[in-house]
Amino acid sequence: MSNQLVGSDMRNKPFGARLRAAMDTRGPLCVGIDPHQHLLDAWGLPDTAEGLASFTYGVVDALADRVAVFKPQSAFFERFGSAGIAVLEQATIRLRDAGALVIIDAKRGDIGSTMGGYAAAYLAEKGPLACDALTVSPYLGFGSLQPAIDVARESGAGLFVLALTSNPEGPQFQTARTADGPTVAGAVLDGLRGLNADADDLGSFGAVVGATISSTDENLDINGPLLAPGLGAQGGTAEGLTKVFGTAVRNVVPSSSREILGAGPTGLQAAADRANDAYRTVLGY
Ligand SMILES: O=C(O)c1cc(=O)[nH]c(=O)n1[C@@H]1O[C@H](COP(=O)(O)O)[C@@H](O)[C@H]1O
Repeated sequence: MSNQLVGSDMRNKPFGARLRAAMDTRGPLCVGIDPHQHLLDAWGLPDTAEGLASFTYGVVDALADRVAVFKPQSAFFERFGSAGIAVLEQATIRLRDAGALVIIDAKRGDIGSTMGGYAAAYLAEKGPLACDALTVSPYLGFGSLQPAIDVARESGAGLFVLALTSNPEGPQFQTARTADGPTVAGAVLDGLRGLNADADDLGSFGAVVGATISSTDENLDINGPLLAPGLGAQGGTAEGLTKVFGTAVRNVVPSSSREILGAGPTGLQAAADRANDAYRTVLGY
């Protein structure tokens, strides 16, 4: 498969444009890299930084040139301290060199001045963990994300802001009403719509909306990408995406981790191709 998706000619385009081009070429699937301990076991690997490296580079070698987007879960790399973070850094570089986009799933969120530190690590062009997009948490206030928004705009990176998450506890906060009237999730989606207002096709500021939520009254038309985790292991299905996302379904980035990784080192390519075909059909690629 070709490597031209986000080569040097595309690195200077904003994340939203690169994402659309990558999904058009390779299909919409995002493979989550979540090296759970039970998966290391199932792959016959030790629960050590070396096992983590073998697992992660196995995924990279098998899929980097055929899948558009990867989402390494920082927690499973942090579990091994600096040795684990080094694997995350290396994997991110290798995936991007192979033309894939990398969303680091670290769900960062803090007061504005601290947010600037995270932005320098993950979103600045020359940051040590420079990636294409970062998941962030808006629960210190949407405005607290401003330093990350500023750095992302400057470097051409993107953000995915938690809106309607896939876990059953999410609605307790996310569907609560703010003093101004909209729900917390609705206020996040409004903020994102504002950030993407000037983008041509797909803006760079996305929302996280779980594939498990079954349906929502919120307006998901944010002119930006909608990261949909919760597929496979958490019960979300390709067919269910139309019901959750309605007319915004073409902007969905369907993300699956355990469902693909559980296929084992020799089954990864077939599992990813199968999932990609199913999402292509449903999302209209
Ligand atoms: O931001 C995320 O990616 C995320 C948001 C959400 O609402 N639900 C959710 O499951 N995730 C992440 O997506 C991945 C789901 O993994 P699987 O259930 O194995 O596909 C994990 O890394 C979660 O942390």
